[in-house]
Amino acid sequence: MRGTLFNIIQNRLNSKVSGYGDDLLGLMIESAHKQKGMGLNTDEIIDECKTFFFAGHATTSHMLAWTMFLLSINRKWQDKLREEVVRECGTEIPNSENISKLKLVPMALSEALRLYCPVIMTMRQASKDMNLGGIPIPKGMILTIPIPIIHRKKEIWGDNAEEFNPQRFENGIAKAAKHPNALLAFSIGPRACVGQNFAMMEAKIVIAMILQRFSFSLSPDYKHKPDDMLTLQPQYGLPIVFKPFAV
Ligand code: HEM
Repeated sequence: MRGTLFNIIQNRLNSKVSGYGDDLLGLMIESAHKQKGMGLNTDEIIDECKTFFFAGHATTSHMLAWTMFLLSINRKWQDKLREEVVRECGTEIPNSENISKLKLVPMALSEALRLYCPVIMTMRQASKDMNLGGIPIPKGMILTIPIPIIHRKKEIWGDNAEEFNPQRFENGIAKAAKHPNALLAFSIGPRACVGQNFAMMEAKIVIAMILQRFSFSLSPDYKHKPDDMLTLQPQYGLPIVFKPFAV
């Protein structure tokens, strides 16, 4: 991977076209070039590319997989979402204007992130001695935040915490639970996921385009075994039966 990224960077540096490209890599190379030795060096740029690749790829694809799983077993919601997509986007490839009109699709994605969060834990280290809800935390202690447990707590989400109910997000994420920061899929604070808006946009487009074209259900071969392999994924895959959908 390092070799591939190195070659891409060299090609950008040697390119005769003005600028280094209008993507994140181009911006990093340009910034390094402008700062003349004070910015990121090539190895650091390669590391940033790897971080973005690993942080952004499996997470989003597993969010999509779990959303497909949940919509396959909740046909009423699948139909509702399709109705919304066809109403707002027709049968065309969604664009930036009509995709922003979708309300139920992002609600369903948030609910999928709640029930099957691809990242199952995040960690924080105490920078000083502190007290957390009556528990003394010494400086340097590492706290592990168990996201799936928080995401299914009845005290926070109500008695139907185990159910797939996108409706709980109808007034926004902050009002979906008894605590405004209860959805921790992208974490919160200064180190929260930088790719979250991109991931949600990508997922909205993919789900909308699938709903426009197919109705789908879970294959009888499916075995439910969510497994944490860096990200939460269906251990035996997700066989789905697709049927072409004509509007
Ligand atoms: C459903 C999709 C995604 C989920 C659930 C997710 C979740 C997370 C979480 C929980 C963190 C840790 C934040 C913390 O510890 O406070 C994180 C960090 C990060 N994410 Fe995402 N992410 C997703 C998609 C993406 C995408 C698409 C990108 C990039 C295009 C991305 C780039 C990053 C980066 C660069 C970090 C910071 C890593 C670091 O600070 O070392 N993520 N993400």
